Amino acid sequence: MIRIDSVTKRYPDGTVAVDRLSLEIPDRSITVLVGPSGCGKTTTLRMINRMVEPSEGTILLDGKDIQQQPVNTLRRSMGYVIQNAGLFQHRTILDNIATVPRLLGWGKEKSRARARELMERVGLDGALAKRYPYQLSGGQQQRVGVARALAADPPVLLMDEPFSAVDPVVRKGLQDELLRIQEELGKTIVFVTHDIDEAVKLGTMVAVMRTGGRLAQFAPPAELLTDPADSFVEDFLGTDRGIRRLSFFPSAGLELLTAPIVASDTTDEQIAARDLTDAPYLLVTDLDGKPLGWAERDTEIDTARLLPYGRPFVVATDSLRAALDCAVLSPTGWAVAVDGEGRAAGVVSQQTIGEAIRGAHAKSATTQKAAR
Ligand SMILES: Nc1ncnc2c1ncn2[C@@H]1O[C@H](COP(=O)(O)OP(=O)(O)OP(=O)(O)O)[C@@H](O)[C@H]1O
Repeated sequence: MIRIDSVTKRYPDGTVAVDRLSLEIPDRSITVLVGPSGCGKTTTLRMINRMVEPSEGTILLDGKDIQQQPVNTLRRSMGYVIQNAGLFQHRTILDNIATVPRLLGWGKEKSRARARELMERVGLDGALAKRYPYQLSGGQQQRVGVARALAADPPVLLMDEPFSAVDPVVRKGLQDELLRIQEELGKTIVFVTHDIDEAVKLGTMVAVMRTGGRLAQFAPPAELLTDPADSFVEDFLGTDRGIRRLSFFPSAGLELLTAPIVASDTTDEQIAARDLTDAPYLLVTDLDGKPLGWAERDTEIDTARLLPYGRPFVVATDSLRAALDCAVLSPTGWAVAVDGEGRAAGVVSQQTIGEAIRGAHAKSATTQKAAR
């Protein structure tokens, strides 16, 4: 939908902020521009809505050169969200969100109704509608910024470090919310960040830029983590990229053992009848199947003296990274898998997870080879 074709931006003082950048930004997905400070991310984003004009090259929106379109029409098709939200301080939350619909002549009531609908969509309590921005937390203000950008339902959303100014917990909430909204609305989002973890979490495609405004690599996050184009990208991804890559492999294929799961009312005879050769520990659950803790095999089960089972992983939704983390943190070295209701679904050892990781790597290498 958006095609950046050999674009260069030279500022009047001679700074080359972006150097012959070419990118095809796919429709209805999140493309993240990431890179160190000053590598030209913001300049690139602002060239898409013509807040900055390129010195050379062209940008096409739906196949049409944006230079040939009136700036106002272009910007109406693009919501824009910035760090610290940039809200109008003298307007209420509702009127902030209703700004663009009002400009488009929707009428007061219709615009406000739309604003109320959007508050709900971005997870803001309707009771905040009459407040002013200074009466909201940073995270809430950012949500207002997203709601305002979405108000006129533009197909494109440009987001410039929108979540950088909030603490990590709020930030995670905003990221999750963005992914949820994106699943519902399917916008074409271009998202700027300097945080590689945010890029990997949010991006369908990630463009890593290097100082001097050049593209270092453009790839889906899993491919970036597996196959960094050069040492710059590798360094930028950080030391634990192998572990982070495991987030892209589901835990669902893990071979889980169920024999070591015993409810607190299971009799010794019932336990003796099970095949527990591979399991040095038993996972004791309550009568509803929820884990209570570990007991050593061949000892009497005393629910008051169990080893803690740690944090379990949800087998339907969690990744191999989550499963590995559970096993590493578990005092027994075994991870507990639970279903959506928190009932024990099985247990798995570090060794089995290790084998699954090797299998997943081998499979992904074959798939990538075939795709080339
Ligand atoms: N108006 C301007 N005039 C001259 N140079 C500029 C101007 N705006 C940006 N630059 C320079 O262009 C380069 C790229 O800036 P840009 O803001 O696009 O980078 P960025 O990757 O978004 O950085 P950050 O992560 O720090 O926000 C920098 O060297 C910056 O100093």
